[in-house]
Amino acid sequence: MDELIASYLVYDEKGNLEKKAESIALGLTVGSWTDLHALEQEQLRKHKGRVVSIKELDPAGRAAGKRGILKIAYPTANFSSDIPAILTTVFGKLSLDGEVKLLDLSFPDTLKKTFPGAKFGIQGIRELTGVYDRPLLMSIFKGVIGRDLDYLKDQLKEQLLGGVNIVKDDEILFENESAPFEERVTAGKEVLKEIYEQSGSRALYAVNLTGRTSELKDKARKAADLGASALLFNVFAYGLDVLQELAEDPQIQVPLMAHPAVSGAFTSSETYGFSHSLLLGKLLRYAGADFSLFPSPYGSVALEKEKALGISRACHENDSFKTILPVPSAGIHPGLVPLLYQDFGIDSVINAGGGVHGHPQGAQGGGRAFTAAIDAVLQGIPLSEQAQSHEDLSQALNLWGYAEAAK
Ligand SMILES: CSCCC(=O)C(=O)COP(=O)(O)O
Ligand SMILES: [Mg+2]
Repeated sequence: MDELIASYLVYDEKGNLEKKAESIALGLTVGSWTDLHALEQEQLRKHKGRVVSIKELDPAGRAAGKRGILKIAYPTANFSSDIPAILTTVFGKLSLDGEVKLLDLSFPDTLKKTFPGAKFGIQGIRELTGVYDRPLLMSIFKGVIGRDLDYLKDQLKEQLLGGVNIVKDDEILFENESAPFEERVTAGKEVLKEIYEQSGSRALYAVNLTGRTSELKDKARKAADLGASALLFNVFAYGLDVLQELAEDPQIQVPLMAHPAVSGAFTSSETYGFSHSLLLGKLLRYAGADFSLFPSPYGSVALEKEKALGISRACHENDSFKTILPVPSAGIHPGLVPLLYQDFGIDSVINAGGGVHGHPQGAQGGGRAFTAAIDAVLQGIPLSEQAQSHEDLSQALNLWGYAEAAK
């Protein structure tokens, strides 16, 4: 019988982890507050959860109670093969029942096979952009709410001329009259073509797929027909199953970029919710994202380094699905490139909004400063040395400072 194994960090104030584990295994499967007839109990036995292991941790300074990691196996026969059923089984009412954090899920192959995984993944994105052997550079439209298409086109052009490989809408740019979704797709495609003809660089523009859930597939299909090169998606405002629906659709042959908006409400607590690596790494990758954005350990919305690295490892896990691009973001500027490269490696995306647009030479200068910083780290040259022959980088470092990677 196949089982899905869930790992939880729990705190039991009565100090009885064995009882806690057994009550989860029973309560999320066949358990009831009342005693069942013996015959029914027999029938339900094959559906009962199983305690796999209990590891006691140090109680983290609490006077009473015990903390531990519990692994519980759930028969896959209990649920249908979809994320809503899986999450409701392993973390449904349990998520409301005291201090419990879902750390990880280990899927049997039979269940894993039911997910789509990414259509493009790292290799596919490298083929689309023609960028190999270096981290990709992404920038974000900024200050475009209420602006018309001409303004957006100019801003897109400026960013691309600076040498960025991918431009994304800001996640807060929704459907609007001055720059409607479909027109952004068409205008973006024209600009990308123009830049390609000028420079030979093949860039992507991730347009923000927004609106009611029932409209999304049609909008995404239309965008693909119109030549969209990528879609940004606020997956946690909708749900992972919506991402999966988009990823599975054969008419949506476009990379999907998962934005972490809203996910902090599910991940930020040390004792409740989901682990970062599970939600922003493993589940996004299984459900079909090609990129996972998350706060880097360094910028304006910093995430603890071990958590950011956990997401990145989950994006890069080598299994039956394609690996996807980790995108450590928020408050990124050229002076952080050595640290980002050291932590996230070559198969990652360096992503900046303010760090591109706020450059004294505008978005072009910002893009060039990032490109020079990436070149430097790839060649093992300190930024301070690279800045001597790259004025844009020098200006960026003067403005925002820099950090060299540890030797
Ligand atoms: C919290 S990760 C998402 C990054 C993002 O969407 C963003 O707008 C970052 O902009 P910044 O100016 O901080 O680079
Ligand atoms: Mg943003």
